[in-house]
Amino acid sequence: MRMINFDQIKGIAIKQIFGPNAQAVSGLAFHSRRVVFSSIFFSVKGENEDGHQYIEEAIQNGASAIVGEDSVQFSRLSERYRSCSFVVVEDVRAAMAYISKYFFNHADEKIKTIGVTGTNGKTTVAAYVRSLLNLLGTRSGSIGTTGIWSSKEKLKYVKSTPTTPEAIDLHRVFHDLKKAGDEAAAMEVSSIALDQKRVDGMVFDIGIHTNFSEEHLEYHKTIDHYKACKLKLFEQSRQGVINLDDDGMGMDLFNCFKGPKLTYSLSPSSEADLIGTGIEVMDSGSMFTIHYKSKSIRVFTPVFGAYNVANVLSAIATALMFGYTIDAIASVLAKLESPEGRFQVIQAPNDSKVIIDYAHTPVALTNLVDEVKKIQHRRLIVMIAGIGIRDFNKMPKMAATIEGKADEVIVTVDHPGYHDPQIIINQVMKGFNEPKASNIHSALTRREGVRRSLGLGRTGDIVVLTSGCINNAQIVKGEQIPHSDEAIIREHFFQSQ
Ligand SMILES: CC(=O)N[C@H]1[C@@H](OP(=O)(O)OP(=O)(O)OC[C@H]2O[C@@H](n3ccc(=O)[nH]c3=O)[C@H](O)[C@@H]2O)O[C@H](CO)[C@@H](O)[C@@H]1O[C@H](C)C(=O)N[C@@H](C)C(=O)N[C@H](CCC(=O)O)C(=O)O
Ligand SMILES: Nc1ncnc2c1ncn2[C@@H]1O[C@H](COP(=O)(O)OP(=O)(O)OP(=O)(O)O)[C@@H](O)[C@H]1O
Repeated sequence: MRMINFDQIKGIAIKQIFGPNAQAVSGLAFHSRRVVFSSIFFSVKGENEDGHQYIEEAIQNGASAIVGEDSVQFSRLSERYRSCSFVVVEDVRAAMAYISKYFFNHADEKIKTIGVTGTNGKTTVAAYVRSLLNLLGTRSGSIGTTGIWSSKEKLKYVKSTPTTPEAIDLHRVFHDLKKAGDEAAAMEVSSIALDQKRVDGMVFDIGIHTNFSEEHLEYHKTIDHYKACKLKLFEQSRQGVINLDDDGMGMDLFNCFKGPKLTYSLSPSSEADLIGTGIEVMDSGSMFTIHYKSKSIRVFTPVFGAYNVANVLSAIATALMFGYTIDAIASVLAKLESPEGRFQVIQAPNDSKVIIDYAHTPVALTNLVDEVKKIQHRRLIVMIAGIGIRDFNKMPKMAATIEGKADEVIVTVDHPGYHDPQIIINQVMKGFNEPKASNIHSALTRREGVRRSLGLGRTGDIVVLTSGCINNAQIVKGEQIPHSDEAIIREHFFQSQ
Protein backbone atom coordinates (compact mmCIF):
# COMPACT_ATOMS: atom_id res chain seq x y z
CA MET A 1 0.00 0.00 0.00
CA ARG A 2 1.20 3.46 -0.83
CA MET A 3 -0.45 6.72 0.22
CA ILE A 4 -1.05 8.79 -2.88
CA ASN A 5 -1.90 12.45 -2.57
CA PHE A 6 -2.97 13.27 -6.09
CA ASP A 7 -2.39 16.99 -6.10
CA GLN A 8 1.18 16.51 -4.87
CA ILE A 9 2.42 14.41 -7.78
CA LYS A 10 4.68 16.44 -10.02
CA GLY A 11 4.04 16.50 -13.75
CA ILE A 12 0.29 15.85 -13.99
CA ALA A 13 -2.04 18.59 -15.08
CA ILE A 14 -5.00 18.02 -12.71
CA LYS A 15 -8.14 19.95 -13.63
CA GLN A 16 -10.33 18.91 -10.74
CA ILE A 17 -10.65 16.27 -8.02
CA PHE A 18 -14.07 14.99 -6.88
CA GLY A 19 -13.99 13.08 -3.57
CA PRO A 20 -10.92 12.54 -1.37
CA ASN A 21 -7.62 14.10 -2.51
CA ALA A 22 -5.63 11.13 -1.23
CA GLN A 23 -5.99 7.34 -1.20
CA ALA A 24 -4.03 4.37 0.12
CA VAL A 25 -3.25 2.56 -3.12
CA SER A 26 -2.27 -1.08 -3.62
CA GLY A 27 -2.05 -1.22 -7.42
CA LEU A 28 -2.57 0.48 -10.79
CA ALA A 29 -4.59 -0.71 -13.81
CA PHE A 30 -5.76 0.51 -17.22
CA HIS A 31 -8.10 -2.43 -17.79
CA SER A 32 -11.22 -2.67 -15.63
CA ARG A 33 -10.86 -6.43 -15.26
CA ARG A 34 -7.31 -6.12 -13.95
CA VAL A 35 -8.32 -3.82 -11.10
CA VAL A 36 -7.68 -5.23 -7.62
CA PHE A 37 -8.74 -3.97 -4.18
CA SER A 38 -7.84 -0.34 -3.53
CA SER A 39 -6.24 0.38 -6.86
CA ILE A 40 -6.28 3.30 -9.29
CA PHE A 41 -8.09 2.76 -12.59
CA PHE A 42 -7.02 4.91 -15.54
CA SER A 43 -9.87 5.34 -18.01
CA VAL A 44 -8.18 5.57 -21.40
CA LYS A 45 -9.92 6.32 -24.69
CA GLY A 46 -8.74 3.70 -27.17
CA GLU A 47 -9.31 2.78 -30.79
CA ASN A 48 -12.23 0.50 -30.06
CA GLU A 49 -13.40 1.28 -26.55
CA ASP A 50 -13.55 4.16 -24.11
CA GLY A 51 -12.24 3.19 -20.67
CA HIS A 52 -14.70 5.72 -19.16
CA GLN A 53 -17.45 3.18 -19.92
CA TYR A 54 -15.81 0.68 -17.57
CA ILE A 55 -15.43 2.87 -14.50
CA GLU A 56 -18.28 1.30 -12.56
CA GLU A 57 -16.96 -2.18 -13.31
CA ALA A 58 -13.55 -1.02 -12.05
CA ILE A 59 -15.13 0.32 -8.83
CA GLN A 60 -16.98 -2.96 -8.33
CA ASN A 61 -13.63 -4.74 -8.70
CA GLY A 62 -12.13 -2.59 -5.94
CA ALA A 63 -10.89 0.65 -7.53
CA SER A 64 -10.58 3.41 -4.93
CA ALA A 65 -9.55 6.11 -7.41
CA ILE A 66 -10.33 6.84 -11.03
CA VAL A 67 -8.18 9.00 -13.27
CA GLY A 68 -9.68 10.20 -16.53
CA GLU A 69 -10.74 13.14 -18.66
CA ASP A 70 -14.55 13.42 -18.37
CA SER A 71 -15.43 15.93 -15.63
CA VAL A 72 -19.21 15.72 -16.18
CA GLN A 73 -19.22 11.95 -15.73
CA PHE A 74 -16.82 12.16 -12.76
CA SER A 75 -18.97 14.74 -11.01
CA ARG A 76 -22.04 12.50 -11.42
CA LEU A 77 -20.26 9.33 -10.28
CA SER A 78 -18.74 11.04 -7.24
CA GLU A 79 -22.28 11.56 -5.86
CA ARG A 80 -22.79 7.83 -5.96
CA TYR A 81 -19.34 6.57 -4.87
CA ARG A 82 -18.44 9.01 -2.13
CA SER A 83 -15.32 7.25 -0.80
CA CYS A 84 -13.78 7.04 -4.27
CA SER A 85 -11.48 9.75 -5.70
CA PHE A 86 -12.26 10.98 -9.21
CA VAL A 87 -9.30 12.82 -10.69
CA VAL A 88 -9.94 14.80 -13.87
CA VAL A 89 -6.75 15.36 -15.85
CA GLU A 90 -5.73 17.02 -19.08
CA ASP A 91 -4.28 13.80 -20.50
CA VAL A 92 -4.89 10.43 -18.89
CA ARG A 93 -1.97 8.67 -20.56
CA ALA A 94 0.49 11.31 -19.33
CA ALA A 95 -1.05 11.08 -15.85
CA MET A 96 -0.67 7.29 -15.96
CA ALA A 97 3.05 7.70 -16.68
CA TYR A 98 3.66 10.18 -13.85
CA ILE A 99 1.57 8.30 -11.28
CA SER A 100 3.27 4.99 -12.20
CA LYS A 101 6.68 6.59 -11.75
CA TYR A 102 5.63 7.95 -8.36
CA PHE A 103 3.96 4.68 -7.25
CA PHE A 104 7.12 2.70 -8.02
CA ASN A 105 9.27 5.20 -6.11
CA HIS A 106 10.98 6.77 -9.13
CA ALA A 107 12.88 3.52 -9.72
CA ASP A 108 13.77 4.72 -13.22
CA GLU A 109 15.98 7.38 -11.62
CA LYS A 110 17.77 4.84 -9.43
CA ILE A 111 19.22 2.93 -12.37
CA LYS A 112 20.82 4.19 -15.59
CA THR A 113 18.31 4.17 -18.42
CA ILE A 114 19.21 3.85 -22.09
CA GLY A 115 16.40 4.43 -24.61
CA VAL A 116 16.77 3.11 -28.15
CA THR A 117 14.69 4.37 -31.02
CA GLY A 118 14.75 3.87 -34.79
CA THR A 119 12.77 2.07 -37.46
CA ASN A 120 15.07 -0.97 -37.49
CA GLY A 121 17.53 -2.21 -34.94
CA LYS A 122 15.96 -1.30 -31.58
CA THR A 123 15.77 -4.88 -30.31
CA THR A 124 19.25 -5.67 -31.57
CA VAL A 125 20.85 -2.58 -30.04
CA ALA A 126 19.06 -3.01 -26.69
CA ALA A 127 20.39 -6.60 -26.56
CA TYR A 128 23.92 -5.53 -27.53
CA VAL A 129 23.94 -2.75 -24.91
CA ARG A 130 22.71 -5.15 -22.22
CA SER A 131 25.32 -7.73 -23.17
CA LEU A 132 28.20 -5.27 -23.50
CA LEU A 133 27.52 -3.53 -20.19
CA ASN A 134 27.25 -6.88 -18.42
CA LEU A 135 30.54 -8.03 -19.97
CA LEU A 136 32.17 -4.82 -18.74
CA GLY A 137 30.81 -5.20 -15.21
CA THR A 138 27.70 -2.98 -15.15
CA ARG A 139 24.71 -5.20 -14.35
CA SER A 140 22.18 -4.37 -17.02
CA GLY A 141 18.75 -5.57 -18.09
CA SER A 142 16.79 -4.90 -21.26
CA ILE A 143 13.17 -4.24 -22.20
CA GLY A 144 11.60 -4.74 -25.61
CA THR A 145 10.18 -7.00 -28.29
CA THR A 146 12.05 -10.09 -27.12
CA GLY A 147 10.84 -9.61 -23.55
CA ILE A 148 12.12 -8.31 -20.27
CA TRP A 149 15.61 -9.41 -19.30
CA SER A 150 17.47 -8.81 -16.07
CA SER A 151 21.27 -8.94 -16.16
CA LYS A 152 20.95 -12.66 -15.43
CA GLU A 153 17.95 -14.03 -17.33
CA LYS A 154 14.68 -13.52 -19.18
CA LEU A 155 12.00 -12.61 -16.65
CA LYS A 156 8.41 -13.80 -16.67
CA TYR A 157 6.10 -10.87 -17.36
CA VAL A 158 2.83 -10.78 -19.24
CA LYS A 159 3.63 -8.19 -21.90
CA SER A 160 1.06 -5.41 -22.35
CA THR A 161 2.34 -4.37 -25.80
CA PRO A 162 4.66 -5.81 -28.46
CA THR A 163 7.63 -3.52 -27.78
CA THR A 164 7.50 -0.72 -25.19
CA PRO A 165 5.40 -1.64 -22.14
CA GLU A 166 2.58 0.58 -20.89
CA ALA A 167 3.83 2.99 -18.18
CA ILE A 168 2.45 0.91 -15.30
CA ASP A 169 4.32 -2.19 -16.44
CA LEU A 170 7.42 -0.23 -17.36
CA HIS A 171 7.90 1.35 -13.93
CA ARG A 172 7.19 -2.00 -12.25
CA VAL A 173 10.03 -3.47 -14.35
CA PHE A 174 12.46 -0.69 -13.32
CA HIS A 175 11.48 -1.30 -9.71
CA ASP A 176 12.05 -5.06 -10.04
CA LEU A 177 15.36 -4.66 -11.87
CA LYS A 178 16.63 -2.28 -9.20
CA LYS A 179 15.50 -4.65 -6.46
CA ALA A 180 17.32 -7.52 -8.18
CA GLY A 181 20.54 -5.48 -8.06
CA ASP A 182 20.70 -4.29 -11.67
CA GLU A 183 22.32 -0.94 -12.29
CA ALA A 184 21.13 -0.17 -15.83
CA ALA A 185 18.36 -0.97 -18.30
CA ALA A 186 18.47 -0.64 -22.08
CA MET A 187 14.98 -0.28 -23.49
CA GLU A 188 13.33 -0.01 -26.88
CA VAL A 189 11.26 3.15 -27.16
CA SER A 190 8.83 2.88 -30.06
CA SER A 191 7.34 5.90 -31.80
CA ILE A 192 3.88 4.70 -30.69
CA ALA A 193 5.02 4.58 -27.07
CA LEU A 194 6.36 8.13 -27.37
CA ASP A 195 3.10 9.28 -28.91
CA GLN A 196 1.08 7.50 -26.23
CA LYS A 197 3.20 9.13 -23.51
CA ARG A 198 4.27 5.79 -22.01
CA VAL A 199 7.69 7.24 -21.11
CA ASP A 200 6.50 10.73 -20.08
CA GLY A 201 8.29 11.98 -16.99
CA MET A 202 11.39 9.91 -17.67
CA VAL A 203 14.78 11.39 -18.43
CA PHE A 204 16.98 8.83 -20.17
CA ASP A 205 20.67 8.90 -19.32
CA ILE A 206 21.39 8.01 -22.95
CA GLY A 207 19.17 8.11 -26.05
CA ILE A 208 20.32 5.98 -28.99
CA HIS A 209 19.23 6.50 -32.59
CA THR A 210 19.59 3.73 -35.17
CA ASN A 211 17.84 4.82 -38.37
CA PHE A 212 14.61 6.14 -39.84
CA SER A 213 12.52 4.97 -42.80
CA GLU A 214 8.81 4.59 -43.58
CA GLU A 215 6.93 2.39 -41.09
CA HIS A 216 3.85 2.30 -38.84
CA LEU A 217 1.77 4.50 -41.13
CA GLU A 218 -1.28 2.44 -40.07
CA TYR A 219 -0.85 4.33 -36.78
CA HIS A 220 0.93 7.62 -37.52
CA LYS A 221 -0.80 8.31 -40.87
CA THR A 222 2.03 10.64 -41.99
CA ILE A 223 5.79 10.16 -42.06
CA ASP A 224 6.26 13.58 -40.43
CA HIS A 225 4.22 12.54 -37.41
CA TYR A 226 6.23 9.31 -37.18
CA LYS A 227 9.50 11.26 -37.25
CA ALA A 228 8.33 13.90 -34.76
CA CYS A 229 7.42 11.12 -32.31
CA LYS A 230 10.85 9.49 -32.65
CA LEU A 231 12.64 12.81 -32.13
CA LYS A 232 10.76 13.23 -28.82
CA LEU A 233 13.05 10.64 -27.20
CA PHE A 234 15.95 13.05 -27.51
CA GLU A 235 14.06 15.85 -25.77
CA GLN A 236 14.06 13.45 -22.82
CA SER A 237 17.68 12.26 -23.04
CA ARG A 238 20.75 13.67 -21.28
CA GLN A 239 23.22 12.29 -23.84
CA GLY A 240 22.72 11.13 -27.42
CA VAL A 241 24.21 8.43 -29.66
CA ILE A 242 23.56 9.30 -33.30
CA ASN A 243 24.00 7.32 -36.52
CA LEU A 244 25.48 9.75 -39.05
CA ASP A 245 24.90 7.27 -41.92
CA ASP A 246 21.13 7.55 -41.52
CA ASP A 247 19.72 9.83 -44.21
CA GLY A 248 16.28 9.56 -42.58
CA MET A 249 16.98 11.63 -39.48
CA GLY A 250 20.71 11.49 -38.63
CA MET A 251 21.41 15.14 -39.49
CA ASP A 252 18.11 16.41 -38.03
CA LEU A 253 19.08 14.87 -34.77
CA PHE A 254 22.70 15.96 -34.95
CA ASN A 255 21.56 19.56 -35.43
CA CYS A 256 18.77 19.66 -32.87
CA PHE A 257 20.26 17.60 -30.02
CA LYS A 258 22.11 20.00 -27.75
CA GLY A 259 23.37 17.60 -25.07
CA PRO A 260 26.67 15.70 -25.12
CA LYS A 261 26.68 13.28 -28.04
CA LEU A 262 28.72 10.59 -29.74
CA THR A 263 28.19 9.89 -33.43
CA TYR A 264 28.93 6.66 -35.31
CA SER A 265 29.32 5.62 -38.93
CA LEU A 266 30.56 2.88 -41.23
CA SER A 267 31.96 5.34 -43.70
CA PRO A 268 35.78 5.84 -43.55
CA SER A 269 35.38 9.45 -44.76
CA SER A 270 32.79 10.32 -42.11
CA GLU A 271 33.52 12.78 -39.32
CA ALA A 272 31.81 10.56 -36.79
CA ASP A 273 33.41 9.99 -33.37
CA LEU A 274 33.32 6.23 -33.80
CA ILE A 275 33.91 4.63 -37.18
CA GLY A 276 33.83 0.96 -38.20
CA THR A 277 35.73 -0.10 -41.34
CA GLY A 278 37.14 -3.19 -43.06
CA ILE A 279 34.27 -5.54 -42.27
CA GLU A 280 35.21 -9.13 -43.07
CA VAL A 281 32.54 -11.83 -42.86
CA MET A 282 33.78 -15.00 -41.11
CA ASP A 283 32.02 -18.27 -40.39
CA SER A 284 30.99 -17.27 -36.89
CA GLY A 285 30.79 -13.48 -37.12
CA SER A 286 32.59 -10.38 -38.40
CA MET A 287 36.02 -8.80 -38.06
CA PHE A 288 36.21 -5.03 -38.32
CA THR A 289 38.35 -2.09 -37.28
CA ILE A 290 37.12 0.43 -34.71
CA HIS A 291 38.48 3.95 -35.09
CA TYR A 292 38.06 6.13 -32.03
CA LYS A 293 40.08 9.26 -31.33
CA SER A 294 43.65 8.37 -32.32
CA LYS A 295 43.16 4.59 -31.97
CA SER A 296 42.37 1.90 -34.54
CA ILE A 297 41.65 -1.53 -33.10
CA ARG A 298 40.86 -4.68 -35.11
CA VAL A 299 38.19 -6.74 -33.36
CA PHE A 300 36.07 -9.84 -33.88
CA THR A 301 32.44 -9.92 -32.81
CA PRO A 302 29.91 -12.72 -33.33
CA VAL A 303 27.43 -10.72 -35.42
CA PHE A 304 26.61 -10.82 -39.13
CA GLY A 305 25.80 -7.98 -41.51
CA ALA A 306 27.23 -4.49 -41.87
CA TYR A 307 24.15 -2.96 -40.23
CA ASN A 308 24.75 -5.12 -37.18
CA VAL A 309 28.32 -3.81 -37.02
CA ALA A 310 26.74 -0.33 -37.00
CA ASN A 311 24.44 -1.52 -34.20
CA VAL A 312 27.52 -2.72 -32.29
CA LEU A 313 29.10 0.75 -32.73
CA SER A 314 26.07 2.33 -31.04
CA ALA A 315 26.49 -0.05 -28.10
CA ILE A 316 30.22 0.80 -27.96
CA ALA A 317 29.35 4.52 -27.87
CA THR A 318 27.00 3.82 -24.97
CA ALA A 319 29.73 1.96 -23.07
CA LEU A 320 32.11 4.89 -23.69
CA MET A 321 29.49 7.18 -22.16
CA PHE A 322 29.46 4.88 -19.13
CA GLY A 323 33.17 5.66 -18.76
CA TYR A 324 34.71 2.46 -20.12
CA THR A 325 37.84 2.80 -22.25
CA ILE A 326 37.87 1.73 -25.88
CA ASP A 327 40.52 -0.92 -25.07
CA ALA A 328 38.38 -2.42 -22.32
CA ILE A 329 35.37 -2.45 -24.66
CA ALA A 330 37.34 -3.99 -27.54
CA SER A 331 38.61 -6.76 -25.27
CA VAL A 332 35.11 -8.16 -24.60
CA LEU A 333 33.45 -7.77 -28.03
CA ALA A 334 34.16 -11.39 -28.99
CA LYS A 335 31.70 -12.46 -26.29
CA LEU A 336 28.84 -10.16 -27.32
CA GLU A 337 25.40 -11.82 -27.27
CA SER A 338 22.75 -11.29 -29.95
CA PRO A 339 18.97 -11.33 -29.50
CA GLU A 340 16.96 -14.31 -30.67
CA GLY A 341 15.58 -14.23 -34.23
CA ARG A 342 17.87 -11.48 -35.57
CA PHE A 343 20.25 -12.89 -38.20
CA GLN A 344 20.06 -16.16 -36.29
CA VAL A 345 21.95 -18.77 -38.30
CA ILE A 346 20.91 -22.41 -37.91
CA GLN A 347 23.09 -25.09 -39.50
CA ALA A 348 20.71 -27.68 -40.96
CA PRO A 349 21.64 -31.38 -41.15
CA ASN A 350 21.33 -31.42 -44.96
CA ASP A 351 24.24 -28.96 -45.10
CA SER A 352 22.07 -26.00 -45.81
CA LYS A 353 21.71 -22.94 -43.59
CA VAL A 354 18.47 -21.50 -42.23
CA ILE A 355 18.55 -17.84 -41.20
CA ILE A 356 15.72 -16.43 -39.07
CA ASP A 357 15.49 -12.65 -39.22
CA TYR A 358 12.85 -10.18 -38.13
CA ALA A 359 13.21 -8.00 -41.26
CA HIS A 360 9.73 -6.62 -41.88
CA THR A 361 10.40 -3.33 -43.65
CA PRO A 362 11.63 -2.88 -47.25
CA VAL A 363 14.87 -1.31 -45.95
CA ALA A 364 15.55 -4.17 -43.52
CA LEU A 365 14.78 -6.77 -46.19
CA THR A 366 17.15 -5.13 -48.71
CA ASN A 367 19.96 -4.91 -46.17
CA LEU A 368 19.40 -8.43 -44.98
CA VAL A 369 19.47 -10.00 -48.43
CA ASP A 370 22.59 -8.01 -49.39
CA GLU A 371 24.35 -9.27 -46.27
CA VAL A 372 23.17 -12.88 -46.62
CA LYS A 373 24.57 -12.95 -50.15
CA LYS A 374 28.03 -12.37 -48.71
CA ILE A 375 27.85 -15.85 -47.14
CA GLN A 376 28.82 -18.65 -49.52
CA HIS A 377 25.76 -20.51 -50.84
CA ARG A 378 24.22 -22.34 -53.79
CA ARG A 379 20.65 -21.05 -54.02
CA LEU A 380 18.86 -18.43 -51.96
CA ILE A 381 15.30 -19.12 -50.77
CA VAL A 382 13.53 -16.23 -49.05
CA MET A 383 10.20 -16.20 -47.25
CA ILE A 384 8.47 -12.82 -46.88
CA ALA A 385 5.18 -12.05 -45.15
CA GLY A 386 2.32 -9.60 -45.33
CA ILE A 387 1.53 -8.51 -41.76
CA GLY A 388 -2.25 -8.32 -41.36
CA ILE A 389 -2.21 -5.99 -38.36
CA ARG A 390 0.04 -3.44 -40.09
CA ASP A 391 -0.12 -1.01 -43.00
CA PHE A 392 -1.50 -2.73 -46.13
CA ASN A 393 0.48 -0.32 -48.35
CA LYS A 394 3.72 -1.87 -47.08
CA MET A 395 2.82 -5.35 -48.37
CA PRO A 396 3.46 -4.87 -52.13
CA LYS A 397 6.64 -2.95 -51.28
CA MET A 398 8.04 -6.10 -49.63
CA ALA A 399 7.37 -8.06 -52.85
CA ALA A 400 8.94 -5.37 -55.05
CA THR A 401 11.99 -5.38 -52.78
CA ILE A 402 12.64 -9.12 -53.07
CA GLU A 403 11.75 -9.65 -56.74
CA GLY A 404 14.79 -10.79 -58.73
CA LYS A 405 16.98 -11.06 -55.63
CA ALA A 406 16.30 -14.70 -54.64
CA ASP A 407 16.05 -18.01 -56.44
CA GLU A 408 12.77 -18.89 -54.74
CA VAL A 409 10.35 -16.56 -52.92
CA ILE A 410 7.64 -17.78 -50.57
CA VAL A 411 4.92 -15.28 -49.69
CA THR A 412 3.09 -15.91 -46.46
CA VAL A 413 1.03 -14.15 -43.79
CA ASP A 414 1.97 -12.92 -40.32
CA HIS A 415 -0.70 -11.99 -37.80
CA PRO A 416 -3.73 -11.98 -40.10
CA GLY A 417 -5.75 -10.37 -37.31
CA TYR A 418 -9.33 -10.16 -38.53
CA HIS A 419 -8.38 -10.27 -42.24
CA ASP A 420 -8.77 -13.15 -44.67
CA PRO A 421 -5.16 -14.42 -45.24
CA GLN A 422 -5.83 -14.76 -48.99
CA ILE A 423 -6.53 -11.01 -49.19
CA ILE A 424 -3.18 -10.32 -47.54
CA ILE A 425 -1.38 -12.66 -49.97
CA ASN A 426 -3.11 -10.92 -52.91
CA GLN A 427 -2.02 -7.55 -51.57
CA VAL A 428 1.64 -8.66 -51.32
CA MET A 429 1.48 -10.22 -54.81
CA LYS A 430 0.49 -6.84 -56.30
CA GLY A 431 4.11 -5.73 -55.81
CA PHE A 432 5.63 -8.34 -58.16
CA ASN A 433 6.02 -7.54 -61.84
CA GLU A 434 5.53 -11.25 -62.51
CA PRO A 435 3.44 -12.68 -59.68
CA LYS A 436 2.84 -15.89 -61.62
CA ALA A 437 6.57 -16.68 -62.07
CA SER A 438 7.33 -20.33 -61.26
CA ASN A 439 9.71 -19.38 -58.42
CA ILE A 440 7.07 -17.42 -56.50
CA HIS A 441 5.00 -19.50 -54.10
CA SER A 442 2.38 -18.68 -51.51
CA ALA A 443 1.29 -20.16 -48.18
CA LEU A 444 -1.71 -18.96 -46.20
CA THR A 445 -0.18 -19.45 -42.75
CA ARG A 446 3.32 -18.78 -41.43
CA ARG A 447 3.57 -22.42 -40.38
CA GLU A 448 2.88 -23.55 -43.97
CA GLY A 449 5.24 -20.87 -45.30
CA VAL A 450 8.11 -22.09 -43.13
CA ARG A 451 7.49 -25.72 -44.10
CA ARG A 452 7.30 -24.83 -47.78
CA SER A 453 10.54 -22.80 -47.59
CA LEU A 454 12.42 -25.57 -45.79
CA GLY A 455 11.07 -28.10 -48.27
CA LEU A 456 12.68 -26.16 -51.13
CA GLY A 457 16.15 -26.12 -49.48
CA ARG A 458 18.88 -28.47 -50.68
CA THR A 459 22.57 -28.97 -49.79
CA GLY A 460 24.45 -25.66 -49.92
CA ASP A 461 21.30 -23.50 -50.00
CA ILE A 462 20.41 -20.70 -47.63
CA VAL A 463 16.77 -20.47 -46.52
CA VAL A 464 15.91 -17.07 -45.05
CA LEU A 465 12.74 -16.76 -42.97
CA THR A 466 11.86 -13.09 -42.54
CA SER A 467 9.25 -11.09 -40.61
CA GLY A 468 8.07 -12.98 -37.52
CA CYS A 469 6.13 -13.38 -34.35
CA ILE A 470 5.16 -11.03 -31.58
CA ASN A 471 5.42 -12.68 -28.14
CA ASN A 472 6.05 -16.09 -29.79
CA ALA A 473 2.55 -16.03 -31.23
CA GLN A 474 0.51 -15.29 -34.32
CA ILE A 475 -2.35 -12.88 -33.74
CA VAL A 476 -5.49 -14.34 -35.32
CA LYS A 477 -8.90 -12.77 -34.70
CA GLY A 478 -7.76 -11.25 -31.42
CA GLU A 479 -6.30 -14.55 -30.17
CA GLN A 480 -2.59 -15.20 -29.66
CA ILE A 481 -1.86 -18.57 -31.30
CA PRO A 482 1.54 -19.93 -30.14
CA HIS A 483 4.04 -20.18 -32.98
CA SER A 484 7.75 -20.99 -33.19
CA ASP A 485 9.77 -21.12 -36.42
CA GLU A 486 12.48 -23.00 -34.54
CA ALA A 487 10.04 -25.73 -33.48
CA ILE A 488 8.92 -26.15 -37.10
CA ILE A 489 12.56 -26.31 -38.21
CA ARG A 490 13.26 -29.04 -35.61
CA GLU A 491 10.15 -30.94 -36.71
CA HIS A 492 11.16 -30.66 -40.36
CA PHE A 493 14.74 -31.82 -40.02
CA PHE A 494 14.68 -34.13 -37.07
CA GLN A 495 11.22 -35.61 -36.72
CA SER A 496 10.60 -36.35 -40.40
CA GLN A 497 13.73 -38.55 -40.62
C1 LIG B 1 -3.40 0.54 -31.45
C2 LIG B 1 -3.14 0.99 -30.05
O1 LIG B 1 -2.63 2.04 -29.84
N1 LIG B 1 -3.53 0.16 -29.06
C3 LIG B 1 -3.34 0.52 -27.67
C4 LIG B 1 -4.65 0.99 -27.12
O2 LIG B 1 -5.54 -0.09 -27.23
P1 LIG B 1 -6.95 0.10 -27.89
O3 LIG B 1 -7.04 1.46 -28.48
O4 LIG B 1 -7.24 -1.06 -28.76
O5 LIG B 1 -7.85 -0.04 -26.58
P2 LIG B 1 -9.40 -0.30 -26.54
O6 LIG B 1 -9.67 -1.75 -26.68
O7 LIG B 1 -10.06 0.64 -27.47
O8 LIG B 1 -9.72 0.08 -25.03
C5 LIG B 1 -9.55 1.40 -24.52
C6 LIG B 1 -9.28 1.31 -23.04
O9 LIG B 1 -10.40 0.68 -22.41
C7 LIG B 1 -9.95 -0.31 -21.53
N2 LIG B 1 -10.97 -1.36 -21.39
C8 LIG B 1 -11.44 -2.00 -22.50
C9 LIG B 1 -12.37 -3.03 -22.35
C10 LIG B 1 -12.81 -3.41 -21.06
O10 LIG B 1 -13.63 -4.32 -20.86
N3 LIG B 1 -12.33 -2.70 -20.00
C11 LIG B 1 -11.41 -1.71 -20.12
O11 LIG B 1 -10.98 -1.14 -19.13
C12 LIG B 1 -8.65 -0.83 -22.17
O12 LIG B 1 -7.79 -1.44 -21.22
C13 LIG B 1 -8.06 0.45 -22.73
O13 LIG B 1 -7.26 1.08 -21.77
O14 LIG B 1 -4.54 1.33 -25.75
C14 LIG B 1 -4.05 0.27 -24.91
C15 LIG B 1 -3.88 0.79 -23.48
O15 LIG B 1 -4.85 1.65 -23.07
C16 LIG B 1 -2.69 -0.20 -25.43
O16 LIG B 1 -2.17 -1.22 -24.60
C17 LIG B 1 -2.87 -0.67 -26.85
O17 LIG B 1 -1.66 -1.18 -27.36
C18 LIG B 1 -1.80 -2.45 -27.99
C19 LIG B 1 -1.55 -3.58 -26.99
C20 LIG B 1 -0.85 -2.57 -29.16
O18 LIG B 1 -0.73 -3.62 -29.77
N4 LIG B 1 -0.19 -1.51 -29.49
C21 LIG B 1 0.78 -1.50 -30.61
C22 LIG B 1 0.20 -0.78 -31.81
C23 LIG B 1 2.03 -0.81 -30.13
O19 LIG B 1 2.03 -0.07 -29.14
N5 LIG B 1 3.14 -1.06 -30.80
C24 LIG B 1 4.39 -0.42 -30.49
C25 LIG B 1 5.44 -0.58 -31.58
C26 LIG B 1 5.66 -2.01 -32.03
C27 LIG B 1 6.84 -2.11 -32.98
O20 LIG B 1 7.96 -1.85 -32.57
O21 LIG B 1 6.62 -2.46 -34.14
C28 LIG B 1 4.91 -0.92 -29.13
O22 LIG B 1 5.62 -0.16 -28.48
O23 LIG B 1 4.62 -2.04 -28.73
N1 LIG C 1 20.73 -0.83 -38.02
C1 LIG C 1 19.93 -1.45 -38.87
N2 LIG C 1 19.69 -0.94 -40.09
C2 LIG C 1 18.85 -1.55 -40.95
N3 LIG C 1 18.23 -2.71 -40.71
C3 LIG C 1 18.44 -3.27 -39.51
C4 LIG C 1 19.28 -2.66 -38.52
N4 LIG C 1 19.28 -3.44 -37.42
C5 LIG C 1 18.47 -4.46 -37.68
N5 LIG C 1 17.96 -4.38 -38.93
C6 LIG C 1 16.99 -5.27 -39.59
O1 LIG C 1 15.72 -5.04 -38.99
C7 LIG C 1 15.21 -6.26 -38.43
C8 LIG C 1 14.53 -5.95 -37.12
O2 LIG C 1 15.55 -5.64 -36.19
P1 LIG C 1 15.19 -5.33 -34.70
O3 LIG C 1 14.23 -6.33 -34.21
O4 LIG C 1 16.45 -5.13 -33.95
O5 LIG C 1 14.46 -3.93 -34.96
P2 LIG C 1 13.32 -3.23 -34.15
O6 LIG C 1 13.53 -1.78 -34.37
O7 LIG C 1 13.36 -3.70 -32.75
O8 LIG C 1 12.00 -3.71 -34.84
P3 LIG C 1 10.57 -3.87 -34.08
O9 LIG C 1 10.33 -2.67 -33.27
O10 LIG C 1 9.62 -3.99 -35.19
O11 LIG C 1 10.72 -5.06 -33.21
C9 LIG C 1 16.42 -7.15 -38.25
O12 LIG C 1 16.02 -8.48 -38.23
C10 LIG C 1 17.27 -6.76 -39.42
O13 LIG C 1 16.85 -7.41 -40.58
